[in-house]
Amino acid sequence: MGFEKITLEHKRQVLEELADIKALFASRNWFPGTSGNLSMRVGDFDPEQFYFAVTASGKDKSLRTPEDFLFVDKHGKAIETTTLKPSAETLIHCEIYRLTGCGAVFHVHTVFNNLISEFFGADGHVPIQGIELIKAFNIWEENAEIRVPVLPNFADIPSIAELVPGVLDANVPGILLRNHGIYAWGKDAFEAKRHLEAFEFLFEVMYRQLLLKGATK
Ligand SMILES: CSCCC(=O)C(=O)COP(=O)(O)O
Ligand SMILES: [Zn+2]
Repeated sequence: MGFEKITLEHKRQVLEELADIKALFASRNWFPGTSGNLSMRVGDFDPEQFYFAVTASGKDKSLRTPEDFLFVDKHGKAIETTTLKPSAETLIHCEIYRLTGCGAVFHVHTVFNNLISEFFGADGHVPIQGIELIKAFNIWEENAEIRVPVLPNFADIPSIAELVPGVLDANVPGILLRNHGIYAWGKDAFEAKRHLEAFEFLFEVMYRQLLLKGATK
């Protein structure tokens, strides 16, 4: 489906939903120093042709303005005339959409995701086992273990994007960038938000467990 065939009503709904999520995450201090970026797909998914709304680069994400988002194509290029620049990390969103067909991708920098990504960074993944909230990823097996991939934080975003296919796990809807932040996704914004919140909870639990393990009884 071409971009022009997607109804204005649908595009407006997507922008409104993204703006509400952006405000909520900002209230949690999940966008310190203009960091982070959010996107939501519009229209049907076809790996050959898809479109999404993404946050404009470098904006204060705690504000709500008419210049917060723009629409881009599967290459991350703006599809309407605009002075806005898509997020510097749009190519990572493109890869996640292309590989998963998901409906929304959220990226935030938090203290816990940074600390955990560095602690396990050399291993290439964060192992998480036996914590109830793993069920938020629709994994119901007892004592389940997931491994959240950690990619190096290259300054060159295309170099990070090209590593995504090699680490993406269909059962784990998230990828960490070392000392940077997390990308989490889902079939729609509701699911992407649930996944992101679960990852952040799990990272905080792991961080605190690591401290407790170092404590003496
Ligand atoms: C000031 S944070 C550095 C860039 C970054 O990691 C980020 O998430 C925000 O970049 P954007 O271009 O999306 O504003
Ligand atoms: Zn970032």
